[in-house]
Amino acid sequence: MAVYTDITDDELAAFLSDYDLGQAVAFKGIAEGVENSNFLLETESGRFILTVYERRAKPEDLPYFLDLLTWLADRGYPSAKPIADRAGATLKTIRGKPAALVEFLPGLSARRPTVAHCREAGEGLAWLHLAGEGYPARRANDLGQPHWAPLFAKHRKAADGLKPGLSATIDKDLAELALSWPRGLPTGVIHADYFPDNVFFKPDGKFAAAIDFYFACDDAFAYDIAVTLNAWCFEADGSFNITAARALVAGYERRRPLSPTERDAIPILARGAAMRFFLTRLADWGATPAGALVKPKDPLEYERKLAVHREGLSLFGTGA
Ligand SMILES: Nc1ncnc2c1ncn2[C@@H]1O[C@H](COP(=O)(O)OP(=O)(O)OP(=O)(O)O)[C@@H](O)[C@H]1O
Ligand SMILES: N[C@@H](CCO)C(=O)O
Repeated sequence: MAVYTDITDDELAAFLSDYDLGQAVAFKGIAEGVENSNFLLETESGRFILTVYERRAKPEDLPYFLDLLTWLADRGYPSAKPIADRAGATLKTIRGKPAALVEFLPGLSARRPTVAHCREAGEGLAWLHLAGEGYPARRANDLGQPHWAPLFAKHRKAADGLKPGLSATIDKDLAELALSWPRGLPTGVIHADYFPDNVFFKPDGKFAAAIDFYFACDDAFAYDIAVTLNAWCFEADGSFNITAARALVAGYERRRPLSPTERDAIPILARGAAMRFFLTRLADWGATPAGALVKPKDPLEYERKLAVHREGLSLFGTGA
C-alpha cells in the first residue's frame, strides 16, 4: 500500500486554504503505486489527486515534471494537469514533504492488456511524443545506458543471490549493450515508465490518459517504445507476444511513423530497456526490509525478458 505519509484533517484543511477549491468532502489514500503517496481528494469543486513525493524523484526535478504535465495538458494531451494555488504555485509542501495537487482523470488501467489495448497504448505514446515537442526544459535520463554498469556494480552480490552466476551474465550483457547502443536516434520528451498501470482506457477500450510522469526525461522516442513493448507484450509464461508488439507499433505509427533506423534499433533498445528495469528492481530488492508495506517488484521477471532479447527479436520480419 503506497501511503507512506499520514495527513490529518487539520493538515489537509491548512493545505487547501491556499487554493480556491472549497473544503474537502472526501479524502482517502490510494493503495496502488510504489513510489509516492497518493490520495483521492474530493472538494466542493471537484476531484483531485494529492501526491506526496516520497523517494526516487529528486526534489530539484519536481518542477520539470509538474511543468511538463501543465505543458502537455495545455496542448490537449490527456495527462493530469497540476492545480495552481492562489499564488500560481503547483509545487507545494505538506508535512514538510514536497506535494502537488493534480486533476483526477477518469479511466481504468488494463490488468491483462489485449492486442487492442496495445494498439491504443501505442497511439497514446506517439501522441505524448508529439505533444512534448517544444517543451523548453531539459532532463537527462539518469537511468539511461551510461548509468547501468555503475548501478550494477553496487548490486552484483544481490544478483548472484537471486540466481547463481547471474552477475557474470549481466556483465556480458552490459558490455554488449555499451558496444552496440544506438546513437543519433530522434529524441524528445519520453515517459520512460509507460507501464499498463500508468495508462487509462475508456469503457469502449480507447486510450483515455497517461499518468505517473516521474521518470520523464529526454531520450530516444524509440527507447520509450522499447520500454513499452517490454511492459505490455510479454505473456505470463514469459513468451513475447509478437502480435501484440506489432499492434503496439502500428498504433504508434498512426500518429508518428518510425524511420527505418528507429525500427532497426528496437531489438537492442528493448534489450537495454529490460536491463534498466532489471537493475532498478534489483536495487529495490536489496533495499526493501522484510515485512515492508510495499512489496518490491520481481527483478527476475526482467531478467527473463532480458534473456528473450539476448536471442534477438525479429519484430518486423526480414526486409521490413
Ligand atoms: N491523475 C490521476 N487520476 C486518477 N487516478 C490517479 C491519478 N494519478 C494517480 N492515480 C491513481 O493512483 C495510483 C498510483 O499513482 P502512480 O502510479 O502515479 O503512483 P506511484 O507510486 O508513482 O506508482 P508507480 O509504482 O507506478 O511508480 C494509480 O494507479 C491510480 O489509481
Ligand atoms: N514500472 C516500474 C516501477 C515504477 O517505479 C517497474 O515495474 O519496475
